[in-house]
Amino acid sequence: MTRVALIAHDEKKPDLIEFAQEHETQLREYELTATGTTGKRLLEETDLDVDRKESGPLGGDLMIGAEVAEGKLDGIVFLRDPLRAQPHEPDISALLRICDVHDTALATNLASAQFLIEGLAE
Ligand SMILES: O=C(CO)COP(=O)(O)O
Repeated sequence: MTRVALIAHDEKKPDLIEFAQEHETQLREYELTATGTTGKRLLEETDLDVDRKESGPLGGDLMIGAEVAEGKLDGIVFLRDPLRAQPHEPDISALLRICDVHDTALATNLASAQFLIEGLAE
């Protein structure tokens, strides 16, 4: 089954939730994982089933990166906050890097997230 990770920084969580609600039918076809707080909000605010990792600052990005390294993920939507520094910036960079190492589809804004979700369906 196609596996997708959904992640958003705090300022971008409303965008991700809205995106997930709009694409709920499509996303239900995928096995979903998410960082802790993003996952909690997805469970509360959509009807999607989501496997939750640790919160990003506590290692969640690295847990998702490990799944990329193991070839367990087909795509990642990661809505980063481009206007604020994050305390766990090294973890974020590690996740982006490992996606490039393994050529795993990664969308970091809504426009590309749309392509990713539609592309994985094909
Ligand atoms: O910080 C994050 C990604 O770097 C997201 O973590 P949360 O979903 O736990 O807020």
